[in-house]
Amino acid sequence: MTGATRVLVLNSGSSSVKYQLIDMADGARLGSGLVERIGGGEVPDHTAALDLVAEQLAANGTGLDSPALAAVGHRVVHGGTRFTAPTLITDEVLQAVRELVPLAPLHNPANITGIETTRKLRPDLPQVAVFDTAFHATLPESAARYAIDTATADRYSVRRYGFHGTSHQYVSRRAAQLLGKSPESVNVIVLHLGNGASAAAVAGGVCVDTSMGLTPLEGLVMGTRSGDLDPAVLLHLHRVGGLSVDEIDDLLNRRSGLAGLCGDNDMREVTRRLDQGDPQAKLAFDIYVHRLRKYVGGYYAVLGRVDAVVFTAGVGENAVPVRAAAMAGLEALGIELDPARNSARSREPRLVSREGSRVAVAVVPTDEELEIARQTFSLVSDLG
Ligand SMILES: Nc1ncnc2c1ncn2[C@@H]1O[C@H](COP(=O)(O)OP(=O)(O)O)[C@@H](O)[C@H]1O
Ligand SMILES: CC(=O)OP(=O)(O)O
Ligand SMILES: [Mg+2]
Repeated sequence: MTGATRVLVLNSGSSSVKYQLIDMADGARLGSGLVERIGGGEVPDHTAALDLVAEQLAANGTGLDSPALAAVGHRVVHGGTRFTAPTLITDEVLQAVRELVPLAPLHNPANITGIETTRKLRPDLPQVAVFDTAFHATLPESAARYAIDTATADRYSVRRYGFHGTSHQYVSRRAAQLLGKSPESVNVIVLHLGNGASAAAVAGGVCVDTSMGLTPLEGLVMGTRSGDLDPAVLLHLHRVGGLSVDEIDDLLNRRSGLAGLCGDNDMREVTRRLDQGDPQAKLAFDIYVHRLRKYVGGYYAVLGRVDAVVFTAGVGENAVPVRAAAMAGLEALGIELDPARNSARSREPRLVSREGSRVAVAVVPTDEELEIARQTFSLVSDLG
């Protein structure tokens, strides 16, 4: 090591690129930014988004050419069965991430673009991949396996991998801290509701179930993704509707979810229309919340005892009506939301449940970038 202590983190999501430059010596955030609504008019794709990020960093005098930079940490969404820990990126690792593209078509390509762009600018700099799937490697077989023929499943590596793991890990620990308890002593349900959305059941710091599966398509209703449906829907669309496999893929990943139901993938827009009495937006909202509640109930049963339900990511942190509707009428489960606390705006981790609610309800802003920076710096420090 050269004594360099800064880590640049690139978090490419399906609709946004977030970045942070953190000095790990003192935790100082030296630069951060967000390019969102990728795929919209102004930012056509992730390459354009990364150009904007590089420009912003250079304008701040904290460009990639800085000798104080120790490493770049990348969020990589799919790590398959192979990657269950932060990994130094080599040609061979990059190739393996490329081979996983079919399992995360909206994400791994963006992550690869970030890695390649960085390499071009700083070929000497260590780059580390921190995988969304890693935190879910602890799922018991009963939760990880689908009930299909075992030999077929094994042959094609078909199982539940789960995603948003870095967020679920960070948020579940931070929630324990908010409750004044150790992560080992609490059971929490984390609801990561961004453009992509997933739920996780975390028992004593260990993930025991999660809603996304082989790919980030399963589970909750998302911005443009359907989440759960009868697998026979695909067969029906193919056999009776004549849709090709690629058309069905596009339908379920890009033209479903909130966007498919009401034409808007952004919850800000959906709730604005809801307030104006738009019936299409209302139905989309209701379907979104109904699915969410099914997972809360399901994970309650999986965990047996729940200490907290924790909301995070763009929708979870900001959408007051989503939290209100998701937690409504659950008093019998010991879940009591406090309407005033729920409506109060804050960027801090906070409780939004009533004093005395048996199960706490919390909002914990996720910080995937900090978690990725920690894991990245720890790995490059160990390399010496
Ligand atoms: N104030 C808000 N109210 C409701 N929803 C919001 C608000 N701010 C952001 N969002 C939602 O958060 C989503 C983005 O979440 P984020 O976690 O940043 O997404 P991702 O990482 O998946 O790109 C947006 O699509 C939008 O629906
Ligand atoms: C895995 C996933 O869905 O990520 P995002 O929410 O960033 O799209
Ligand atoms: Mg995200």
